[in-house]
Amino acid sequence: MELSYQEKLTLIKLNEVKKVKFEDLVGRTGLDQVAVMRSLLGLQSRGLARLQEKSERIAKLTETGRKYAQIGLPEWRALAVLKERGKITLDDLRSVLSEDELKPIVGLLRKEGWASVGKEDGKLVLEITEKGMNAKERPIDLALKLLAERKAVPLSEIEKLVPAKELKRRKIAVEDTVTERLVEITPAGEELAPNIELKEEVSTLTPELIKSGKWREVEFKRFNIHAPVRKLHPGKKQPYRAFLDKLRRRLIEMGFIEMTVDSLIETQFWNFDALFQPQNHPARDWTDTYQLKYPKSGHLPAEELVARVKAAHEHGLAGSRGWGYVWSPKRAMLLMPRAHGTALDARQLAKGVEIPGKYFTIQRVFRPDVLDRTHLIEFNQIDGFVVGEDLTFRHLLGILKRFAVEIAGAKKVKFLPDYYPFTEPSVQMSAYHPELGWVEFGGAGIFREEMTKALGVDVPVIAWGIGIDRLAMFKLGIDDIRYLFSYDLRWLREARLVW
Ligand SMILES: N[C@@H](Cc1ccccc1)C(=O)O
Repeated sequence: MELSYQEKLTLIKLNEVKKVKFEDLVGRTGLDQVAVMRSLLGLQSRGLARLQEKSERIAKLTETGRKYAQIGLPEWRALAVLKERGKITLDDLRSVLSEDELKPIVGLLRKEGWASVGKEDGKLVLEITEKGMNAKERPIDLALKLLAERKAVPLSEIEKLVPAKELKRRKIAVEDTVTERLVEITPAGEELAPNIELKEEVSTLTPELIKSGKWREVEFKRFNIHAPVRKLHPGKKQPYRAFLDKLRRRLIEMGFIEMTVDSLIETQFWNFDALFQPQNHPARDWTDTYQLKYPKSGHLPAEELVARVKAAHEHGLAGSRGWGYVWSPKRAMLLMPRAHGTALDARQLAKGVEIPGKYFTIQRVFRPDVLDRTHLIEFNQIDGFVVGEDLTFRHLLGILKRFAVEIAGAKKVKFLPDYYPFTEPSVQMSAYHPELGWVEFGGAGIFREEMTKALGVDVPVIAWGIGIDRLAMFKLGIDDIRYLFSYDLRWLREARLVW
């Protein structure tokens, strides 16, 4: 039978006295009340001790009663004056009695037979009697003493002296109920107690304990990790922020290089043109975008690069015939809030990449849309690409599946053929959300050679763009995308930390 240190101690102390008041047992163990009570309940459930509660009616002194215990009952104080002077008027008692005590005093003295009452010159006169001269301690005096000595006296004991009603009437004492807890050892407890070995209990394993070998002798305090504790709300990262940070770390651990940029504003050149997306072409409508009102235009990159992109658009590259129109540098210079993270892929490819290499970026992007539980006009994308000699579409699908399953925790994923001006083939990805059904979370494909060659890269580049907010919904277990940016304190405090 596994007993805790406190239970053992309680049982040993109880065995010394067999039957004891709870409070006394607490004193004997030197533990606190709560610990002893917990131990007793434990011992009781194992049949080693019994805890009984007994309610009892008691009498206890009132404030007035306590005063009487100190300075004497009014009748005794009056008698003292009478004894001194033999004959007095009520006025003579004012020095020893309060106004309240004065009123009933004549009746009291007469009832005891300590004084006779008469009238002289129309005034009430009290004269001490024989009985008054030899006044002795009465039951009520004994009761008062008893009550003063002990805080609470069982009613049954007090009533042997004076009816409780009488004490109440004289405002000396009141009745109350107290619960007494009695503890008793059982025969099983008595049998076990002498065999208990009480080892010193420690809660911290120190270097000293290890070095001295004393750890062998001590008992380690056991902790109840299921015990309820107070809720704490320490400062912590906003749940979505925490999710993004962890995602970033994961990708870096996987060997991806992070692409960063300072501004949220992009030229159309990097958002569209560098991605071989034709100007003034229906294909540009694959997504709606915002435009910057002021300033309207930015700068184009190095002339040579612009010339290659222009050539790819106008008459093609790498065996392609291009889009066959006159490419406008003015249009390419227009500024816009970045509409997709893929713009950073283009920037990186133009800057130069390691081959083989893996790159990613987490970007805030902007697109006009109708807000609802799966759409925001301002959202986050995680874009990435892998560049290498022998990469194929299969590699791409493998990577994407890993993203959806490992990072988002989606159980079911599906790929559908799609169209993007900058990839061929292109694919769209959806994951199954228990409440929302199939949720599209991104696009991917192999960058077209018209794009990569113009930017100076000659090997295959597989790329993807994922609406990370939507994946976060899966991971954080929410069914409304707007909740990611909610101020709801309860959610902020209690949202599960992921990974
Ligand atoms: N940029 C595309 C996704 C994408 C990225 C890379 C390749 C193909 C598609 C989007 O925002 O929807």
